Amino acid sequence: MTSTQTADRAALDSLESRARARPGDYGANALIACESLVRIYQAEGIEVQALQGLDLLIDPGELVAIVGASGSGKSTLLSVLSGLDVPTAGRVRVGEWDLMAMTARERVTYRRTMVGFVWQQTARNLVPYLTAAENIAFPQALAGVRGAARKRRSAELLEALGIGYCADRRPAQMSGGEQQRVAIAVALSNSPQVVFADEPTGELDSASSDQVLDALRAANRELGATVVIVTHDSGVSEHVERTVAIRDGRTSSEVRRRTHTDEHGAEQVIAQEYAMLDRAGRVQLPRDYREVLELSDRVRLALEESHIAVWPDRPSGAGAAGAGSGEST
Ligand SMILES: Nc1ncnc2c1ncn2[C@@H]1O[C@H](COP(=O)(O)OP(=O)(O)OP(=O)(O)O)[C@@H](O)[C@H]1O
Repeated sequence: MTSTQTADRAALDSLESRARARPGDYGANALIACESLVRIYQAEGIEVQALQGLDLLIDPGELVAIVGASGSGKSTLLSVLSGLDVPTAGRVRVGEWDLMAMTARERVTYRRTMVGFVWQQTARNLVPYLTAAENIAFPQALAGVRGAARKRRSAELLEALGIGYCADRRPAQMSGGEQQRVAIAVALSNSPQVVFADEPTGELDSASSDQVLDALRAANRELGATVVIVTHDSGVSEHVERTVAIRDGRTSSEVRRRTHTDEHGAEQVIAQEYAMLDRAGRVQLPRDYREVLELSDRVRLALEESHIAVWPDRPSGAGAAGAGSGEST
């Protein structure tokens, strides 16, 4: 082992022991709880840390977008949450399922009953020679649902997602947006608690994207599924209440949107950006804030009555530091 590898191993061990030493109450009420998640890939002797201690909590009933640049770790996180991949270290739980400790058989049951998937490539979601209704009935048949109940569920889902008219069409007879909406119905067919959608609008024009995002919202609000959309398209944020940004394999910030109705009845969407505070108390300051105030290396902190002030580390008088700048006496 080289010294770098030894140091990495030590860092990994410390992350893992930290995750394991913590009391089991982290995110106890969350449906999805990721804690200090690490995923290291080894490819031809080169080590890539795709997830670097990622913490994430998602509550039951949420509709969340996870956004990040290419290579930030989104697909890796999705592979872990969907039970396709096992992280190198950390903890990950979805409902009652401990994804670090599942057997191969449990993994199959988890994927069949607990979660549903919508992939970017429309062709990956649907069987080409089956109609939309048959595609939705197929996973139900695998789960042992009887014929009449299957038909009823398929028709209900198609109606709920606004594509009842596609019931007897095969994928090649539908637009990309219609195929993705059928894919959402397929994902929902066995009433999973969570639907994961990986770049579901990646191959679509903006009108079709809006319809697919509306269908995911219907899956969430009307059909009660918790929905997690993974995307590099920041436009998706406008369709969800919570957007979590991933950077360098960690959650870095999040935006929450809510609709405020003023005294005249006019509705206004208010978006508030938050930095993530991890379990060790670390906060990542947004890059634009750092650049405006030229923050680097070191900052001074001051505990105020209702907030913490962060000051550039410049000599007194040279920066914004004033009363309460955190200088010790
Ligand atoms: N199987 C693998 N073997 C080696 N490295 C991998 C593997 N899968 C992903 N990586 C690396 O891990 C990092 C995170 O990749 P990941 O695919 O999770 O990012 P992403 O945010 O989903 O990117 P994109 O939006 O381009 O799909 C990248 O540096 C990637 O090259």
